[in-house]
Amino acid sequence: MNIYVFWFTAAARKSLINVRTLRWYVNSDERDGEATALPGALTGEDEGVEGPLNEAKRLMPLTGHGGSEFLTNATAFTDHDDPPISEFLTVSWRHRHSVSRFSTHPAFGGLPIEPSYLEPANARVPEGFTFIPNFLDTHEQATLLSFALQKLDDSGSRAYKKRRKLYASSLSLADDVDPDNIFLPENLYEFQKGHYDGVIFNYRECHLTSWPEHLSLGPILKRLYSLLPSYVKIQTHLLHLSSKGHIMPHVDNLHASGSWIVAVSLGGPRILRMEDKENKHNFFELLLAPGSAYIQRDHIRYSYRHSILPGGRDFKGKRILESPRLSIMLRVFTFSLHPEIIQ
Ligand SMILES: O=C(O)CCC(=O)C(=O)O
Ligand SMILES: [Fe+2]
Repeated sequence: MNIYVFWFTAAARKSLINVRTLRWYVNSDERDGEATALPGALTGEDEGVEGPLNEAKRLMPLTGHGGSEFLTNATAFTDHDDPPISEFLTVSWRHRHSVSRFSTHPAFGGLPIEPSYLEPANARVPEGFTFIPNFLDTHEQATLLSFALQKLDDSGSRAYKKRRKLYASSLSLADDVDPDNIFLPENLYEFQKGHYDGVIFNYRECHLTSWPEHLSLGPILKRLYSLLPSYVKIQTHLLHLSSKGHIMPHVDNLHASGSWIVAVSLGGPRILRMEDKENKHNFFELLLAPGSAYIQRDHIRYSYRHSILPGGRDFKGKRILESPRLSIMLRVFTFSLHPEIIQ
């Protein structure tokens, strides 16, 4: 029997701090289970809070289809953040038990996006989209970008490896190497003109099975992967867009990954455009500054097309130059999830 439990959303309620509505995704080969609040949690609807509990309380039954993933909600409250609310909730499946361990980054509470990053500034950003502008500081960005480029270089062709080696040996100590620009000249990278499905242009990419073990990288990766719930299996994808690179509007392949997509942006800034599939007037654009992270999950992952616009255009009157960008994409594996069941 497998149990996967992941994700919660935090929602502010009137009179309490740190009120969290938890949303569970459970994948089990059995049919029925239940969500339980542990002692210490407060439970109840918006107004009628009942806790704190002295003993465990069954919050709600969970019923689903054996062997498939489904979605349900359970709500619990605490008036403090330590330990986090996720410690107070469990989902049990028949006699088996699983305690949630979630990331508790404050941005998951649905913090509004700073208007300076958003166009139109008053755009309605649907629940399920999270933006964290300064997720990594410049030092962390430089570290992560160097290791990511190294991984891409390692997965590339021998001819280009040779070119880069020649270039490195031709650099003399007197040459000005710009420490802020970790990318090499673009003719040293083997960019693909177009993706096989016509979505991504002027790019190189690789799928990672592991990162190098390095003292400086460990803590950064820990934070990065904490953007996703700890119970899910994650795919890591590195995507390097050349300064001419861009991505056309699309929804990520439904068969290849599940209901979460996390992206961390490194290198040059670009504009992300999100557009409702059903209503193209429903859209927003976001300045993806280096070091920022964005998350698409649930409904928005399936019902909005996303694109990365080419450089060389303005955002709020400021020019976004054509410059190379590298994104680290983290996606959860799919559990043959059908989008219709996600509300
Ligand atoms: O680089 C990004 O932020 C998005 C990449 C993307 O949409 C994809 O790889 O499917
Ligand atoms: Fe995508």
